[in-house]
Amino acid sequence: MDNLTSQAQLRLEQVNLFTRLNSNQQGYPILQDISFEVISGERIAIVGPSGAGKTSLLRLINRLSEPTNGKIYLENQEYSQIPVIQLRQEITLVLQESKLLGMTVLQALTYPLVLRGLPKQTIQQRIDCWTEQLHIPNEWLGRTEVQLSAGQRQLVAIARALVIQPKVILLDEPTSALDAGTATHLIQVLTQLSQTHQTTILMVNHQLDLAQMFSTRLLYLQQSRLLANQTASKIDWLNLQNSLMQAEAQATEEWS
Ligand SMILES: Nc1ncnc2c1ncn2[C@@H]1O[C@H](COP(=O)(O)OP(=O)(O)OP(=O)(O)O)[C@@H](O)[C@H]1O
Repeated sequence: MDNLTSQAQLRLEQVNLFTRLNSNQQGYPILQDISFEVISGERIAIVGPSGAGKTSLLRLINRLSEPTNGKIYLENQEYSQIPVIQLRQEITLVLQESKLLGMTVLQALTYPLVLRGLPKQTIQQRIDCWTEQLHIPNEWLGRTEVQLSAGQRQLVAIARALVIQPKVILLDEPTSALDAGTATHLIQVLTQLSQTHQTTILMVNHQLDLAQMFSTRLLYLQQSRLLANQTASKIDWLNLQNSLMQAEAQATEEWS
């Protein structure tokens, strides 16, 4: 498979991730035998019970961690062949708890664009565009993270990813701190972005109604394995909801 080219923008081949007990001993599995492809412009919902490996999968795709074995490709180029800085120009991850690192909202939105050497006018246009689309009011721009609510911080973190205009956006539970109306609006903005700019979006979400509204495809993870990879229109969402509730109850029992 190594030498085969594919139409996929992202491709994971038999990826495994194990914890390390020490430098040469592997611990328990976090992800096992994960293989899938993503086509440019797809909107992928990643669901599964707590501890299934969803965040770990996003971290691997953003190269915040390396697979124990298996390979990941971006446009047919194996990750180890791509400089990390270049990879992160194209793939942006928004973690659940993003920090502004002491910056104001405006500084946090500006900083990644200055790093990319964009002209002032373009920076201003992008910030105006995405703050408007996400309904981020001007009065937030001078605030630091301690002056924002959890939901406001979450929106700002998403705006910071959107201004970069990456090819692929990875979102870890982006609606967890948002009210229902704001969450729905965010899903609409992301959907439109993927439709107009072919931006690929992978989103971990525990709220199946939002996953259904958003996704063109669903990945279902459970106990470190990819149990389903299905086109959204073919999913029985009610059945999925039941399976997820059972798996969550089982996971809770195993931990208690
Ligand atoms: N750095 C790490 N070292 C050891 N174990 C880890 C590490 N990161 C994650 N894990 C373990 O890997 C498993 C998967 O964690 P992960 O955060 O990816 O799950 P998740 O599906 O995102 O869960 P949730 O829905 O609760 O956020 C868990 O058992 C977790 O404890």
